[in-house]
Amino acid sequence: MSHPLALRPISSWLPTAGRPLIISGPCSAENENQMVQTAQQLAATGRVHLLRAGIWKPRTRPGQFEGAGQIGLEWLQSARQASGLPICTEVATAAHVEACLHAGVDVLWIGARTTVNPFSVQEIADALQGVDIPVLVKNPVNPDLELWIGALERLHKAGLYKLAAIHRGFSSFEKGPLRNAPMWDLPIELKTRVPELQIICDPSHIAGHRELLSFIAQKALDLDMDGLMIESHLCPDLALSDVRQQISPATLARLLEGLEIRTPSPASEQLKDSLSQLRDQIDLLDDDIMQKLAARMKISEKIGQYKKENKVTILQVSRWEEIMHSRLAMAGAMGLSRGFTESFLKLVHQESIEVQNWIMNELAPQAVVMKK
Ligand SMILES: C=C(O[C@@H]1C=C(C(=O)O)C=C[C@H]1O)C(=O)O
Repeated sequence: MSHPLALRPISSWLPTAGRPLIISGPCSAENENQMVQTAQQLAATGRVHLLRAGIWKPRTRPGQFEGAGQIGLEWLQSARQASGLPICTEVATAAHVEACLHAGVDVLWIGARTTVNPFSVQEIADALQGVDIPVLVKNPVNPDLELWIGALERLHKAGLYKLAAIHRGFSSFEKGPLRNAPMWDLPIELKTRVPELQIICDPSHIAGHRELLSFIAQKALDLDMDGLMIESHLCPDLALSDVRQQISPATLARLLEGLEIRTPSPASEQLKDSLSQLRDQIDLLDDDIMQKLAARMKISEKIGQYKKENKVTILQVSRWEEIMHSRLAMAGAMGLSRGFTESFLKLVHQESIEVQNWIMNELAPQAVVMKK
């Protein structure tokens, strides 16, 4: 992002919102009674600031419940009236936008399967040109930060300043215990690159299972996210979509109660002091690590020189395997995680290979970058 986005914080467009902002409601609006009762029960918890429900549901495969359609907007209006909660729903086309604006929906969100497509995002941005409505942008299904930022920029260019992001995790081929891989480094990178943007986490879509919701929600708050979107249903087991990840309003209230709300900086000067002492120690250790890494790369340069003179290949699989094996054992004994150690060593090995490639093939540093 070349320049900061002129964004209006959530508290300015939703004065009733607390921190964290809590958005809840069913995956899909199923009927009017469900919407009204859910909204009333959510409002009664005193912890929910915005009511959500999908009206148009893009499903992975046809034949599943694809949402109630436009009639659902009337149910959302009734729910708002009965509970006092502002309402939000997902839009994927200009026609959805028109219908929502006509119905006076308070907040819109763009789903992961739409963010992925710049044509669709532009269509929505064009339909919203000059309209002062908050829009929440879910991450694209694939882990592409540029697409996510690009979608926000398209809306911003259309004159929308009440924008926030929703982190709902990323689709992955390998199925783990979570429905969507959180890849926390992406929202962290987004926060670093666009600090003015507020980020809401969607633990329901990341977890995919109600048992894992609070674990994901707590982690999101500890990563200083600004809100949570958690799906809730009057009878979760009877929901027409996303059965396993919805919880009842009462369970939601308990979950929220159990979360620890922490602040970015410690409360007292004394506490700040002990944190900065620990940070001083980290600074010294990082200094050591950098010096050691630089020294290791210098040896790789010498090995490169040796290999060039003696016509030896860069990659030495058995030496590399031996290194991996012994270092993993060492790291394990020291309490370092296997995944971290493996990724770290692979990065070091990759760089060591690049350094040798540069020496042996007399490449300019720029060419090394191009070859990576
Ligand atoms: C440095 C060497 O070259 C490569 C890089 C390695 C490393 O950085 O540890 C290990 C094996 C090789 O694949 C080497 O042959 O020792």
